[in-house]
Formats: sequence, structure tokens, C-alpha cells
Amino acid sequence: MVENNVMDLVEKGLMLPLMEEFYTIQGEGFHKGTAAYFIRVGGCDVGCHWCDVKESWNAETHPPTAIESIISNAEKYSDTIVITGGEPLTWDMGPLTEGLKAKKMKTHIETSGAYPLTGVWDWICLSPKKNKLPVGDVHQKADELKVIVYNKHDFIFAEEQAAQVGGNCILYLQPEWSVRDKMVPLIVDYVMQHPKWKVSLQTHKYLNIP
Ligand SMILES: C[S@@+](CC[C@H](N)C(=O)[O-])C[C@H]1O[C@@H](n2cnc3c(N)ncnc32)[C@H](O)[C@@H]1O
Ligand SMILES: Nc1nc2[nH]cc(C(=O)O)c2c(=O)[nH]1
Ligand code: SF4
Ligand SMILES: [Mg+2]
Repeated sequence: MVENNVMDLVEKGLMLPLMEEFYTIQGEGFHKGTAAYFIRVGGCDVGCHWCDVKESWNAETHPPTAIESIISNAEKYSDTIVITGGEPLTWDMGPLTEGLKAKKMKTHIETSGAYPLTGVWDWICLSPKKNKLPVGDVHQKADELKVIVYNKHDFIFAEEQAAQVGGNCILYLQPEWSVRDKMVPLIVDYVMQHPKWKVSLQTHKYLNIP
């Protein structure tokens, strides 16, 4: 009986499978260098082979957690909250983000866009994936587009994705971590030839912070 109730609350976005929550420095994209509180939800079925947080994929291994508890922890650390995962849009982000906004916090999302956009956001980072392309209106709503570059074809994919975002969306190319030595020179050259793009690095990994 309790199990059904929890599943119902997760379904409604009132509980979320919480993998981790941590106060750190945003390492990627437009807000890199900014102190922020990260909420990492479990669950993702997109299946990027190079995903650097594969332990997030199985939602059942992460405890369903009441959003009230998540919100009260967050407000102790920062007014800038980054919700990531796993794929946060697997779940209804409405209740959590409304609760954070009610406390005057800024809500940022890291998403593949593979599920419909829910929630109230101050900043949407869209990192599209070939396996499961973005759906709905997330391209138009994205504040930044961050394409991970694992091989040369990803430059073509990046342009296809860039063609779908709004005019003010900031464009980033980010080397896939395991092949960064090979891809960084190609990214540098590409950005110099196509200056609408910027380079994003996973600076937290160089800083050795979470
Ligand atoms: C772990 S994902 C979670 C959020 C969401 N599922 C997504 O993919 O945007 C957070 C960010 O890390 C990026 N990322 C994941 N694995 C990476 C890797 N091995 N190298 C570089 N970036 C990576 C993703 O593209 C995304 O921008
Ligand atoms: N410091 C830090 N910055 C990040 N930006 C995006 C991250 C993510 O995993 O979503 C991340 C992360 O895991 N750590
Ligand atoms: S969508 Fe994000 S969390 Fe899911 S596999 Fe890809 S990088 Fe990992
Ligand atoms: Mg990360």
C-alpha cells in the first residue's frame, strides 16, 4: 500500500528519486564558475555510451525523496539551484521548481530535452542527444545549447541542433571527457572558423571538485 502511495507521489513530482545533492561550482557552460547547489535526480533511459554518471540511470537505486526536504536542504546553501541527473525531465519538474521559486531561488536545468519540458526555469541548458532527440518546445525555450563532441560527426549534429534554437540561445561545444585530448584541437579550430560557437569545458573535473 505504501509502495503505491510513493509511486503516486513520484508520478506527481511530489517525490523524486534523489541520487545526490551537493553545493559546488558550476563547471560547464554559460554559468561556469558560479557557486550553485546541485540536485541530481536518478533515472535516465537515453543511454549515452560516454555518460559520466551512468550510476544515475536506474531510478530504482535512488531513494524517493519528498521535494520539501530537497528544497529545505537547498535553501541552506544557495539561491542558485541546478537540477540535473540522470534526465530530470523524466519526472514532473513542476512541484519542485514551483517550490524553489516560492523561496525566490533561481532554477537552472541541465537536460537532454528527451522528455517534454516541465517546470519553471530561469535557465535552460539543452544538451541534445542523438539517441533520443529533444521533443516539444525545448529548442525554442533553451538559453544555451551545449553539444558534446565525441567524434567529427558531432559537428554536423551540432549545426542541425543550432538551427532549431532561438536567436538568443548561446551555443557551446564541449569535448566528451574521455576523448578530450583528441577533440579539443578540433573544437578550437571549429570555433575559430565558426565564431557563433563557444568552447565549454568540464572545468570542475580540472578543479577536482564534484
Ligand atoms: C550527466 S548530464 C545530466 C543531464 C542531462 N541528462 C543531459 O544529458 O543534459 C549533465 C551534462 O553532462 C554532459 N556530459 C555527460 N557525460 C559527459 C562526458 N563524458 N563528457 C562531457 N560531457 C558529458 C551532458 O551532455 C550534460 O550536458
Ligand atoms: N561542478 C559540476 N558542474 C556541473 N555542470 C553540469 C553538471 C552535471 O552533471 O549536470 C555538473 C557537475 O556534475 N558538477
Ligand atoms: S542524457 Fe544525460 S544522464 Fe542520460 S545518458 Fe546522456 S548524458 Fe547521461
Ligand atoms: Mg556532471
